Amino acid sequence: MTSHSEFALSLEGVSKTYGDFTAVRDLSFQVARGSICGFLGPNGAGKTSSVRMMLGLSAPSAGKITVLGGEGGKVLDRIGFLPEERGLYRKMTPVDMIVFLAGLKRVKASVARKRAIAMLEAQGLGEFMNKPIKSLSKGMSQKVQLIGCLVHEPELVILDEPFSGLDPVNQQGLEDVIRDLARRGATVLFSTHVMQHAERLCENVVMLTKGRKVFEGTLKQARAAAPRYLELEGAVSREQVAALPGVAEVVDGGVADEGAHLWRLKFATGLSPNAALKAAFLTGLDVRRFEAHEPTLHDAFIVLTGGEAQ
Ligand SMILES: Nc1ncnc2c1ncn2[C@@H]1O[C@H](COP(=O)(O)OP(=O)(O)OP(=O)(O)O)[C@@H](O)[C@H]1O
Repeated sequence: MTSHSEFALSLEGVSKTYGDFTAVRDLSFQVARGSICGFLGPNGAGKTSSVRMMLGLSAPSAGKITVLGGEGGKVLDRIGFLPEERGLYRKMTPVDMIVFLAGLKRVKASVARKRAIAMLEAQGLGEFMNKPIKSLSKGMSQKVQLIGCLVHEPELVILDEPFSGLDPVNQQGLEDVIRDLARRGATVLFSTHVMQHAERLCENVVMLTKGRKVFEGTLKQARAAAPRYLELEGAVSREQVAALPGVAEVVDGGVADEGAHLWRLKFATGLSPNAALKAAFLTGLDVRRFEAHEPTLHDAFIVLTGGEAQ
């Protein structure tokens, strides 16, 4: 049996209703300490509502949430939170802003200032640290806000759509920051509807759609929910490829060169194309080229959330 304390975050049967509307329904999952968890779902899935409950900013209508062994509201000093709605005092400088945010988490100003300067420099914002935030680009001020959420060295970091609004270079930089946090023992939960970030960062993901959990597990388990595809080119007929083991659907890819035809074969969920390829060669089919496509997390997301990917 795993003890409760191995989890930085635990939700048990959590629901949230707004009037007649249920935004989160009977949600249960756990996040292991020191891990990176992707909290995935299309727009309106209930991610922000769940995050607000984790932080103790709104009370669950039902169920129980345990954060770092306590309740979200009581352990706020040990949590770092980046809200979906970004905003900083535009007239303040990045250093003063970060020192102010650290003060809310009871970090001494002298300590916070040192950390702020080091973190701003590490993020390439050294020359902007004493300029007003309004003179920074959107990506730069997002970095300042991220530093403000990390300056008190939180054990649990919750980031709501942290990648939105960042260019590819800054997205990459944020991925590095998240990896580094986990390496140093912090637990990170981030919400997103862009699967590539989760695919690169997470051991485990939780998928939500219309307020319900549709998946919780490893990336490998998630990908197994999506069918695999095989492109096969050769002088073979539809009947011949359809008869190969595991083929659930055959899509005509048109005439390829020199009498060959391209077929796209979709396999039943959980089956690999290996048996079909083996059978094709053993029966002497004239296969000239083949390419197997491994499902991505994006493919799994579409299957698991019923096609609501962005
Ligand atoms: N205070 C509220 N009152 C009424 N309905 C709300 C409230 N907050 C959220 N909702 C509804 O609950 C549902 C879930 O919203 P939530 O913001 O939690 O989703 P989300 O997964 O974070 O979506 P997004 O990716 O678009 O931010 C939505 O249909 C939303 O309209």
